[in-house]
Amino acid sequence: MLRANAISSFTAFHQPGRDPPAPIGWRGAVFFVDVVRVFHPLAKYPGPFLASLTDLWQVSEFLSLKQPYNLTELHEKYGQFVRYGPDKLSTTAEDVIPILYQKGGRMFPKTEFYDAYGAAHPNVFGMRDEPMHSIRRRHMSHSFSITSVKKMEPYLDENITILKNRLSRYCNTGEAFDLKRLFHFYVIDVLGELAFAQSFGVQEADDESLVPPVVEHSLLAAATGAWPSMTFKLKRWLPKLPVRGLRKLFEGRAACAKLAADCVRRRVAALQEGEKAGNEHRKDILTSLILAEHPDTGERLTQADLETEAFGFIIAGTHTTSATTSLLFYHLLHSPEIMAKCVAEIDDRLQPLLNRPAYSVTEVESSIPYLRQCIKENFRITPVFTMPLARRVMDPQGVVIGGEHIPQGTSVAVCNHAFHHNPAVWGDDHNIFDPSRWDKPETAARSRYLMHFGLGGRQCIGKTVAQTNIYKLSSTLLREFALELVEASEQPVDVEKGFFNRHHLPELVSVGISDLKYPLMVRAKKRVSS
Ligand code: HEM
Repeated sequence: MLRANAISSFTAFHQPGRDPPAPIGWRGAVFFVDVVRVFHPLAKYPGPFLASLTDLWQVSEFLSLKQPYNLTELHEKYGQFVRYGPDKLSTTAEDVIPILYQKGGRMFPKTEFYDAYGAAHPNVFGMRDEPMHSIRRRHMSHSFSITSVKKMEPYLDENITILKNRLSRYCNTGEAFDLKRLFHFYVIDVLGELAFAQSFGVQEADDESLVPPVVEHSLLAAATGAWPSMTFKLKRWLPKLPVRGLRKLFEGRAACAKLAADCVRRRVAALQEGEKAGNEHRKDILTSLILAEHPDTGERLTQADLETEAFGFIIAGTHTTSATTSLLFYHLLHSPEIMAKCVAEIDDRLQPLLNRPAYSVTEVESSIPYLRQCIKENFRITPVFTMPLARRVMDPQGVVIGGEHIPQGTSVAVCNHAFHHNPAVWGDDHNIFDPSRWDKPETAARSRYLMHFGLGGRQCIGKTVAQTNIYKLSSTLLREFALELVEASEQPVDVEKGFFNRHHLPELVSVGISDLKYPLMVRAKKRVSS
């Protein structure tokens, strides 16, 4: 009887993505805890006690900047399912990938978590309406294709030249410098070139204040999205609170939105002027979007659509790529024998650059498999897109994943960091940066389950842009410069644990996107050209 009452009360208040209403009085509180802990359809799944009661647990996890790493530890403790919110399950079961992501679609749409990511209204990243999403995605896909990216390579090369000049100056002075900062500046300028036909000029100015405050927006979005029933209220009310930290996050978001709006205005005006003058326009990603037409109606995107997509490019395309590149170099610098093998491969298989600014993506793709394997291993061991990629189970029958029946309405997610560190999938040496693991046929076969760019219809549209950047940058820099870590004593932090030891993961922080916690201090020498 008690159980029947409890279940009917549960179903009355439980709606996907909503926190239950506050119970009244201690009896109500005890009853509520009983319902959630014992009779809830997800009651059998282990996880932190507070997480089973409220989404606030997940909010605090994001604010700790350790969400993906803590979740990975919870999976180590509890196994392949962890209940991380009242209606939220995280899983590291291998068969979740084809079911939820590769086939996914309407039966497993994105959850309300993503509502927090758009500016004024959803962009392609945050859209939960699958038919709308697929139209928007078709609008965009050509400008992100390898053909388009290859046409834009000269703009990447210009920016690689600026980076190389900077490195050459450090070679001459022997000064130590933060490689992570240089990569960050480079990636921002390149995104400006590719997406908006104009560099943001951060490298030349060497000015941190020109960096779009993407991290602030990402943290705000992750923390407010984690509490879906409150996301819109929080968006409205939090900016009014006189809390400095909060203000900074909202100001960061506003600055990114303003930057996106300015880019759109400037590009639309340039196109109109160009049309009047009969000039050819430069084919950047935003321009393709401005000119794209709805496949059925022929309509073009509105100013607001363009601004929200431009905002998405700045958010999704900068921190992700620069953090990935820094992590790649972190691993290579901490594994000198692997770095040496990459350099030998480049020297052996690629022509000297002579006066060319950088290798082309075609050369890197076809000629240097070992470096590509290192890049893949970096994506596995330290994927940067680490927020839970949450999908709602829509089928009234529920779904079976990892041998467990998961009921309709549940939010199921893979957190890339946790999934890429599941020993059952990747072996007990999952914490070791070992590119040679991809030589083993059974590991190579698992490539298709690597989640660093997501998979299926919602996978990263900027994947080719990001990879092109990473391929060109790593091959060119390793050809021309010998990089080494500065002595531990010169590092800005106490690095006694594992700094020079590849058996430990680096210290990471996450705002939904992971990054090295500390600067990557190195010295560079010019390599004698061969
Ligand atoms: C190393 C760099 C990058 C990584 C690791 C990365 C990772 C990801 C991941 C995992 C997703 C799927 C998210 C989900 O399922 O919820 C995604 C989606 C997306 N990414 Fe990236 N990304 C990177 C670079 C870029 C770049 C350079 C751009 C654009 C300039 C970009 C734009 C997008 C967009 C628009 C989506 C949403 C796609 C959709 O839902 O259709 N990303 N990215």
